[in-house]
Amino acid sequence: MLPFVFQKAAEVISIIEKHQYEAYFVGGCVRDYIIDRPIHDVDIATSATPAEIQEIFPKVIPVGLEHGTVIVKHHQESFEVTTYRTDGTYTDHRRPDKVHFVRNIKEDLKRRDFTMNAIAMNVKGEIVDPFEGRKDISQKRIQTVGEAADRFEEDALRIIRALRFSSQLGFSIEEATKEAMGKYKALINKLAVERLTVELEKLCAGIFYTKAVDYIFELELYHYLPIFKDVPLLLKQIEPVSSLAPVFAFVELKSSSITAADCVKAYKCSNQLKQQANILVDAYHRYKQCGIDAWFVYLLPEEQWDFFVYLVKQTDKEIINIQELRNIQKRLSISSKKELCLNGHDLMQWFPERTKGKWIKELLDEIEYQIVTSKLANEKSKIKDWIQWNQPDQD
Ligand SMILES: Nc1ccn([C@@H]2O[C@H](COP(=O)(O)OP(=O)(O)OP(=O)(O)O)[C@@H](O)[C@H]2O)c(=O)n1
Ligand SMILES: [Mg+2]
Repeated sequence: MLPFVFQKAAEVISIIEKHQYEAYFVGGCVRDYIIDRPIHDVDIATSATPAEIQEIFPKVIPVGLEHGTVIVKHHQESFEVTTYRTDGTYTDHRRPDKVHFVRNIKEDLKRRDFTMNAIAMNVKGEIVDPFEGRKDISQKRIQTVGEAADRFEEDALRIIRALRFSSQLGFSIEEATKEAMGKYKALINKLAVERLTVELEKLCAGIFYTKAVDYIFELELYHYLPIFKDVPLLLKQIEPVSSLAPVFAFVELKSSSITAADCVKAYKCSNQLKQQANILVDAYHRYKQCGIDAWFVYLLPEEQWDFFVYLVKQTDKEIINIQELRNIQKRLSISSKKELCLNGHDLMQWFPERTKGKWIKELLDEIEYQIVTSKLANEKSKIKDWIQWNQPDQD
């Protein structure tokens, strides 16, 4: 019996098969199933064309028709279904100029990057493995399908993917594959950086990260990693972590001239990641100045605690006890601005002679600080008294 994650997708495959087409689980889900790692998304490959899939299922979203990929909606869940294809030439080293749909699973497996990723499995759990991916998995080896040079010339992202699989799985890179990675490394410069970023994040999160870093240095691949090409040794100091925000915060703290914002820009990350990295850098400086107090815990979002602890450990080898943060958090009188018992309107009423201005925000901020640091109670009468003695400046 296949694990639960495959079961819903198996229904999709069975429906496709009922219409006389083939369909298989492919890619990372089969690899991870064989390795016995957690499976996060299940991809399906089929002999049916996107148009034929659209005839079979009532809800199909054409996300990448030119590459033969559609999303099939089945029982409120989404499944990526890709038509068997061979890739044409990759003149821009980014994506194939043209793909050709084929009707044979082996042809489709042949265009894939590594043998461990070129295994297909049907709903009965039967495996199609023409390139001996299972053997490579059992020998913990990353090896391209066919000629390594061809695979990397087609898509240089695979050079970085080899590293990230080595980091995630602890596998070694087979000699000819490694040699070709070195030979074609300059093609990494032609990649869309967003694709690099996705792989970098997975690389930094791998529990065998140091193994990947050894390859990065052996092949001098850091020259092709934005930011790290200027501070390669920092790569050796990073420990695995599941987000780039603490990595970029670490780069800012360790390098004299590169900021987390520079990293975010170079890797075209989201504004959200930028904000998270900046929060971590600010928290680090606040911690260094004042230690961990109520105001510190109040300002650092709980989702960032682990990353903050990580950052301090990475930067100064200091260990912070999360329990300490938790104890302080429990005693906080408010957990956010929203819990303040007054707002700008109240202040306007208390100072009818004043016009609206930035004094309102400044006063609210000060009141918030006083309350969080237990110098003032979160009660209107007490706050009013306090203001009598701390008259705000007029704008
Ligand atoms: N540059 C690439 C990217 C992907 N693939 C193929 O497409 C599959 C799915 O790609 P992706 O989801 O990016 O990677 P996974 O191997 O599934 O890894 P993960 O579990 O991290 O998603 C891969 O297994 C591989 O067969 C490829 O040949 N070349
Ligand atoms: Mg995948």
